[in-house]
Amino acid sequence: MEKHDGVLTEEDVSSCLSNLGHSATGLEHVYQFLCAPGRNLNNVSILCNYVHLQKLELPYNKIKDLSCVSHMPYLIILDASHNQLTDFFGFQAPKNLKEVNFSHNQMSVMTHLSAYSSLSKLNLDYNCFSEIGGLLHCDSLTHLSLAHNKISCISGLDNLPIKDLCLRGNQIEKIENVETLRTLQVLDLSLNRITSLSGLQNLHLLGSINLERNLISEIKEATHIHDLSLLRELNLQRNLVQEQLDYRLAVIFLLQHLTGLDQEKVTVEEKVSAVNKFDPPLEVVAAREHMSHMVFQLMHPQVIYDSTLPSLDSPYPMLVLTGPQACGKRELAHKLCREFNDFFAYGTCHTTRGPYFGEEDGSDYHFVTEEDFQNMIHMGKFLQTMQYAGHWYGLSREAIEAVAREGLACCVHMELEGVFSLKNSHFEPRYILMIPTDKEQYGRRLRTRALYTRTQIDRAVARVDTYALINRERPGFFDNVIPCDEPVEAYRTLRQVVKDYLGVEEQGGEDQSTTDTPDNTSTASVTELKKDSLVDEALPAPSTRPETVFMSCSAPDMDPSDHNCRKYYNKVQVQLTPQKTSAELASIHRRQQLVREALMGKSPRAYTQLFKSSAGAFSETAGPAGCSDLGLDPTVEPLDISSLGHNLDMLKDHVESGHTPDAPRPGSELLSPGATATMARPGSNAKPILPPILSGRKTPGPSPKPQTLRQEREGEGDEE
Ligand SMILES: Nc1ncnc2c1ncn2[C@@H]1O[C@H](COP(=O)(O)OP(=O)(O)OP(=O)(O)O)[C@@H](O)[C@H]1O
Repeated sequence: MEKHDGVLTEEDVSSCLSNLGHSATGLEHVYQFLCAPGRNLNNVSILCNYVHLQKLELPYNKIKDLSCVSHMPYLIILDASHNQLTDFFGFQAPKNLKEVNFSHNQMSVMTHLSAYSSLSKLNLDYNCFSEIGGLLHCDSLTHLSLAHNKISCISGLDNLPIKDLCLRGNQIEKIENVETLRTLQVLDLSLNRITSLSGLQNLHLLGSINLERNLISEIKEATHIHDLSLLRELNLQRNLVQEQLDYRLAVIFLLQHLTGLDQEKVTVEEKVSAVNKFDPPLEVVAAREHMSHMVFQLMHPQVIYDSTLPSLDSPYPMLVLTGPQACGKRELAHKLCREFNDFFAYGTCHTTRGPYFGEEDGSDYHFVTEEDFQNMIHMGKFLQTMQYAGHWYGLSREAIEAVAREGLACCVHMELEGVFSLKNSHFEPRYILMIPTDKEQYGRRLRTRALYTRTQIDRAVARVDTYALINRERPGFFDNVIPCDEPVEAYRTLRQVVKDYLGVEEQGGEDQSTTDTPDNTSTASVTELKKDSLVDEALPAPSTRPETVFMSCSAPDMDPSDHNCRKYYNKVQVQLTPQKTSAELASIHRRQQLVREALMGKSPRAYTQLFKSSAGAFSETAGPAGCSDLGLDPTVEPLDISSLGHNLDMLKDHVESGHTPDAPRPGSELLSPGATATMARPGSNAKPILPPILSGRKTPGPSPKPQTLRQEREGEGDEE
């Protein structure tokens, strides 16, 4: 193309035209596009004759005057970037103009664009605008870019349908006047002087925010965009905030929907680490805590413990009463240990809190200083610790050993965190949740104790819901759930549950519970509890019958033919089936094999006996205490029937009935749905609540006497 001092000639034009098509009237054939970039053009007035153009591209020229556009009523796309234009839209408006690129020109004032109602994309980057204006009637404007101008204040954008706004490289200090940009999806405010993210909180469609190279210094600024649930990309590169400790994890934690931060993908691992760091789930806290106790323990000489039983299948028996503070579990634990002092003794935890009036060191707690407690942690003395209300609590190995030395099962009380922690240990305690079903009454009880601050009371009351939630969401997490609004009733239920599991029969008809109250029909009063909605919430849902709270004694009441009931039990079974280690599996297989051989008369007598005795465990009432009645040799490893599976169930029938495996099974009703339900009761995992206490009490005499305060509280409870 020849050059004529920057003047666009007809010859030039002919070489730049393209896209032959119909004119708007449809009567002629016309070229619709003209593209003449980088030709040093300064005079394009010849284009006044090209009235049919729909797309005009004249970038990288020296054009100062674009008035020719006034003659192009059909123009849709105009690119006049990288020119020398000073006039803002210095032509008459083509009615359908949609996209305009005037970037890299010398414009400084935005005038009214009321005639440009079709304008949807406007690029005004690299000009000299110091103010945004004139866009009021641009009702179709979805993309606006004003990067690298001299704008110091966001304004003039009210109610525009903008989806993509770029104000990069200006002098903006504050995000303001954008709250009406409800359709905004992409916002680029990089290279400004912004110090806060405030102002963005209502832009709920925002998916991407670029704030690179600003002056944001506080992580907490991210809270302003915390509620933008569609936000996926955030760029805070080269802001001071990046130097803050744990910056990236903190932002990821606050903005958990992000998929990209600072132009780097946010990984799943980062999200998990962020949550674990700033709001760790109870399991994570417990796992960490368990890990550190294990490490501290391993750093000290290891000994054989009294609580270490020889068999994997019969871990040292423990009973844990859990529930919110002052729900009565401590008193219940003491009472239980007194009544069943041939089976249980109270496991005394350590605490750094001072004793309440009437509490004595060594009975309710071992009261120690913070320093001593920390020393004990580092000496690996604790199996589990937790901080509650600013104080440390911990269950020491020695607390359990002291009880184990007596040949008894350890009974402790603790908060939920402790349960999570113990579930990591090799102990397999049975957990009984004592839950207040009437929160108001529970709150009142806490207040009347006059021991707790208002915040402590509120926290304790709020934790009732946490317990209820865990119980609802994790069937079988607690082995039993007992409402504890009425201490007398709660104890009666608790002792019944324990007796059922232990297989202890009433002696002479009267027992301690009956002396507490003449009414010994626990289920009757429990039925009343059904009225309380919290009970429904807290307790497993499968049966509408409230008696199912006592899973041990109520399971036969559930109708296993009921679909919901079966579904529930299946779910529970899946959750309860523990992951066996390879050593456990090998042991189970070995014993399965021996049982098979015993049946076929090939194996030693001990296993035949074992098999027979384990069959007794199918009976509803047979518990650990009932084992000897059933002829179980206490020196023999107990058999984990649950792990032997259905085949063993069948074999058991055959042995009991004296039939061969192929013969018809008249006693098949033994495996009736009711029996299955008993075995599969939530939390039981086909085991008694406590594994057998092998040697029994080693020293005569009851557990230590309860403390004055405890007696007082029990008295309180009894009165209630
Ligand atoms: N080792 C432990 N691990 C976890 N929680 C524990 C432990 N020892 C005690 N707790 C629990 O910490 C909470 C606070 O105990 P504290 O004895 O100070 O409270 P309390 O007001 O006397 O209430 P409670 O009558 O329930 O013991 C109680 O719920 C208690 O069961």
